[in-house]
Amino acid sequence: MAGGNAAIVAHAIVINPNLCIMYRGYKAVYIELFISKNVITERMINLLRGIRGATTVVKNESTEIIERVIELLTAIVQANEFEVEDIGAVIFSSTPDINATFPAIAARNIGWTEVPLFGTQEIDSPNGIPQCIRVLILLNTDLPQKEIKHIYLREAVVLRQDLKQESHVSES
Ligand SMILES: O=C(O)C(=O)C[C@]1(C(=O)O)C=C[C@@H](O)C=C1
Repeated sequence: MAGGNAAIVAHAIVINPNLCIMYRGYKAVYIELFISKNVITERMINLLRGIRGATTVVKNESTEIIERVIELLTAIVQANEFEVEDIGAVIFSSTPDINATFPAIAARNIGWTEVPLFGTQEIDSPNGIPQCIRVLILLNTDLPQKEIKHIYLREAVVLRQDLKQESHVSES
């Protein structure tokens, strides 16, 4: 390895003689070192973060579920300002009293067609709130964890009152 790269290596995890990952703050840089060909390439890799959100519906009806999920996803995107291309995957859960449709359909309706989507049923806890749809967006981002804005709308605002809320949509 050339002497000029000594400072880089000091902050790097060396995977093998031709590959290391360097951290600059929250950003990771994937570095390939093709020493024999005298080529060094860098490619930025962002860290994976999770963005949480939740909302509720009044009725177990497909139209309302889709509308509420679109409202939630739109609010999350606005608050966190990311591109669809940076989404790794999205996981939805619905409480057992909501089965009229799949929340994933709402994500596709707003153009998240290439994003891996998954839906599951939330634990039927006696302490939970009814008719609730939760989301976890796995996002490649250079934002530190504390700057991620989690969004809870409608009756779901009660779920994480310890978090700062960006917005509150009242039940209508
Ligand atoms: O954040 C929520 O949606 C919650 O209901 C809170 C909480 C938690 O205790 O962290 C509880 C249950 C859910 O599966 C996810 C998270």
